[in-house]
Amino acid sequence: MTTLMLLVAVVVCCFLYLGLILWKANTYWEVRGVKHFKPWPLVGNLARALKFNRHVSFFYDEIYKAFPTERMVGMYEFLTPTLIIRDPTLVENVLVREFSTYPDHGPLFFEPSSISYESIFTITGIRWRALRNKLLTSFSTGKMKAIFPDIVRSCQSVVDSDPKRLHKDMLHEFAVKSFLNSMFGTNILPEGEEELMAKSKEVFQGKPQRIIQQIMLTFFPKLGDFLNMKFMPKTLDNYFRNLLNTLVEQRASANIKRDDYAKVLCDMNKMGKMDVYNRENKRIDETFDVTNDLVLAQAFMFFFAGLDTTVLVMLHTALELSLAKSCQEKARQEVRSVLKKYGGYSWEAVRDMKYLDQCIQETLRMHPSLQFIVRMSDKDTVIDGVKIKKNTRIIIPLHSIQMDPNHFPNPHIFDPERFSVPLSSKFTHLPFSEGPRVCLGKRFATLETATIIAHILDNFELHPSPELKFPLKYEPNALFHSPISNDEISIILKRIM
Ligand code: HEM
Repeated sequence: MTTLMLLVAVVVCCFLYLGLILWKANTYWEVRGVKHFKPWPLVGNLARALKFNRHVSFFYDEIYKAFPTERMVGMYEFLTPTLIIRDPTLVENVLVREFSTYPDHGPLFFEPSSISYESIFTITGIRWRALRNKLLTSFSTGKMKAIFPDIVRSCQSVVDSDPKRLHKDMLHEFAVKSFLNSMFGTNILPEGEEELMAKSKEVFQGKPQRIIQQIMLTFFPKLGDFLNMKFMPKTLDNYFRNLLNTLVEQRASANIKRDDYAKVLCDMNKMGKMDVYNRENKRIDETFDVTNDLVLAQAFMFFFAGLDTTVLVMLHTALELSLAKSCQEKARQEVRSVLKKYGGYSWEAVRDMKYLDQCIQETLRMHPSLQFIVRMSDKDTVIDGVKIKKNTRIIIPLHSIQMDPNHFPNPHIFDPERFSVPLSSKFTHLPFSEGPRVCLGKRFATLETATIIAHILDNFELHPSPELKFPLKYEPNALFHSPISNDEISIILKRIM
């Protein structure tokens, strides 16, 4: 009898303890007086997201719009309390002014054995800083100028292939080739090309099963690891390990003098160590080993972070210009007059295409490749007078902010003139984020996008395909803002004689 009573008491205590944890988790925002929707037990505010028929950014946007007078709002992602920042001044604080309080993204969906695990995106602290400083040298003006002729060659081959339609797959192929040419100084062997195109598409494919894995690895990392969940299938991981290893090894042994990203990676590999230099004290704080895995992680991260994101901006810029005929014509006239002025393509000429850049910025406003970014508080802190605990997840909903009529009137209208004058706050337009973790490939991505769009405008008229149906459908389970299929966005190209 006493054993039974003891057992009952233990079970009751367990339930009470569990109830207390759930109650504490689900009252995080209430006790802090932060507006939020009432959460469901266990799933928080993400119950509908589990149907996997809408991108998670849709739910952030719903909450963003539901509290139009708030500077920030709370939500619950399962048991995790998350803060959605609405106000540009608070965005600036999180990304820039108080960066040391929010330096990282928090747990990410890369399991420890993933090729991405040690990438710049994932690693933290002073190792991140040292690595970032090193990788940043790949995007200096000198290096951009040096790789520019390769970008132009890739663009010209698109024009020469006389395409009749522009769609995602075609731009994907261009971007993979251009990326390998300019960043690694290499062409893909013809026999490997088909496989590379297929595998690189697979990396970005959205499937509910992948989202489940990513949810587990983000919100329940220990359980995800225990269940052997992976960011991407092992075969895909191995394929990129082998490919990038071969590229780096070939480059190291070929003795090619080319100042590009591959050189930065080879130099890192050769040194075997990296110093963390403290500028204030003018001394080396720490030295860490540069392993082959660390180098491959950086090679893959550029591919992963830079490929689909850039393709999507090219695609959406072409789409918007096909719909806005007067903008298209104005951009074409500018491209032609700049090319005449500089006698053809050069880094300086593309930088001088100011209206084209406005068109790209406007596209990035309406269709940012990443719809939101995540930060994590590194310590207990205060945001806008509210006490936030260490490890609170913070969402900056880029798309919601950029489509907010308070910042951009008539936000659904494509109007490149918005960018002809400085914005009232640069923290209302954040397609590449801002602050110390701002996108590393921003200069490369805008240069490559402007160069391909300039080539297309100079040679083709862009017309929306008659099959286009609005609203366009987007992949609910992909990381980036990607159309649901290759045919969803298709633009007809008519060669200008
Ligand atoms: C138009 C294309 C692109 C867009 C819209 C874009 C957007 C972004 C954004 C929003 C972030 C910040 C993410 C965060 O803080 O959570 C980011 C980070 C990053 N991007 Fe890009 N990106 C683009 C192209 C590229 C390219 C071409 C590369 C490489 C060649 C690249 C490499 C990176 C890396 C390495 C980071 C992480 C930086 C760090 O954590 O220190 N991106 N990007």
